[in-house]
Amino acid sequence: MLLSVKSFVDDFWAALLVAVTAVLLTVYGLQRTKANNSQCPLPPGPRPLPFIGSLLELDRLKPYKTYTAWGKKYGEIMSCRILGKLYVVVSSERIARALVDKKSNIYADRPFIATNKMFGMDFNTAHLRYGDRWRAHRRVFHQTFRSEVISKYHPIQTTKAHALLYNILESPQDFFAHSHLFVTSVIMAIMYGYNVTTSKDPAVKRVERLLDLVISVLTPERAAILGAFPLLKRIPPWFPGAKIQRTAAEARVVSKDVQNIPLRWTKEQMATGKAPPSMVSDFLEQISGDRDRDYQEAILRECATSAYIAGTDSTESTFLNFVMAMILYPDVQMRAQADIDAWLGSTRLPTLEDRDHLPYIEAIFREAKRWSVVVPLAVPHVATGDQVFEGYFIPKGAGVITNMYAMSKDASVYPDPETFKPERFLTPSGALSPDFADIAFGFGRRVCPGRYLSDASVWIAIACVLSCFRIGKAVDAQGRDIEVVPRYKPGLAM
Ligand code: HEM
Repeated sequence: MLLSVKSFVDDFWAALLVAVTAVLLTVYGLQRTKANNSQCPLPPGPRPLPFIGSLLELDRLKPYKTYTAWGKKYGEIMSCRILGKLYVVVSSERIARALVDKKSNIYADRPFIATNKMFGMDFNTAHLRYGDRWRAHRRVFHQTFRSEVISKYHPIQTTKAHALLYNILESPQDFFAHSHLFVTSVIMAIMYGYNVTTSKDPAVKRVERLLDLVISVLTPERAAILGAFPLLKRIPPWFPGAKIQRTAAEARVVSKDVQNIPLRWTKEQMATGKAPPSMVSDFLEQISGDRDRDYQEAILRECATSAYIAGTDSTESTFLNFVMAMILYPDVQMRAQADIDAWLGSTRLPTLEDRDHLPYIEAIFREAKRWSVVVPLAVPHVATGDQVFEGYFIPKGAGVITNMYAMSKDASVYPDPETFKPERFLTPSGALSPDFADIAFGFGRRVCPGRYLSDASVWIAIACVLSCFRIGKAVDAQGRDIEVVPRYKPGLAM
């Protein structure tokens, strides 16, 4: 669907839009001049309209489709302008590695998102600008989730995967709720030592209220409009039509709650000597005598909440993509179950120690991440210096979008890309192909810090479910299969 201005700008917004367009056209003109100062051209791309650039050509719900089509037309590195901002879109892993990995010092910034503060979301690691606060966040994540220490959490993940099995057995019709409970209970246990046993848990409900508020009002185009027209953020909440302001006010309150309430709970448990080990309790112990205590505590609070926001839906979607593949490809499922039975016998459930012995399960997992990539455009990086790459100029300040959807559907790398084929990750002898580099978690210094954690969560859930259940289509009252229609559901753009 093409973006229609009417669809996202109500009359009130439109009036203000017109009033400030003239000013912005001037700003746009200046930005263009700056970008074209080099001898080399910008990467090719669509011809922009004044100020709005190529906004009207972007598919509103699936922008990655537009970027992928542009990538085919203009090349694996292309550029476009949206609302006065220049974006370089990279559609191949080769170029993403050459730019964002190899020149990671230049591509570690994020765009300024004007609406984050307004909605109380300015704590989120994924959107912090490159600087000291972001570095402090990454230090916390590195200490907690780096590959050498991650096995510390395997017992929690395994226990929660067993709870998932029990819940599916009890009420298979509530499968989605059980999957959601699995991922939220893993994160809350690891972050705070907090045991979530029901999807109605008040701490979980509060974070979800925040995400609902942000997603319901803050569509990507509204965020872009508010970013381009900062005056709109100053409209008072009582002004007719200013619903977004009222929602933002509620979001700011809920945001404070979700950062403070679980942390306070962990502190109370620590005071009684009953706190289970967790990221928050480990760090609170370390910073107890520290002069910077308030700052350190704020960092910890922000990291724990960011981990929930970045790590629950993404992990759940990866698991659900696996489930979808098993429904659509029953032969793959049968082979996987035969492998598990051959390795484990029927005497016990899988554990994460079995992972290296089950290459076909690993190949299914890799293929699930490729087949339906859950963060199709990752999170945009921003260049903090000029670079000339293969004859193209990438100016300081340009947004760099790694189009992981295009990379995962590249037929020259993954022949027949729409088909779910775990074999593409196996050698002819059935071993795992050694040259695998996961693109699902992004690139460079902003690569996902939760990748080892979520990998272990999804793997143990996959292995446990395959060892106990046959995954198939639901049946209607007459016992006939209900057809499965894969559907895309947009979420929070990180
Ligand atoms: C399958 C599950 C997951 C996927 C596919 C995923 C994917 C991603 C991607 C693509 C990025 C952006 C990387 C880039 O900028 O190039 C990212 C960032 C991030 N992820 Fe994940 N992620 C997952 C799970 C998690 C988990 C469990 C956590 C919890 C610790 C987490 C925390 C974060 C954070 C904090 C960032 C922002 C990093 C930064 O900007 O420095 N993610 N993730």
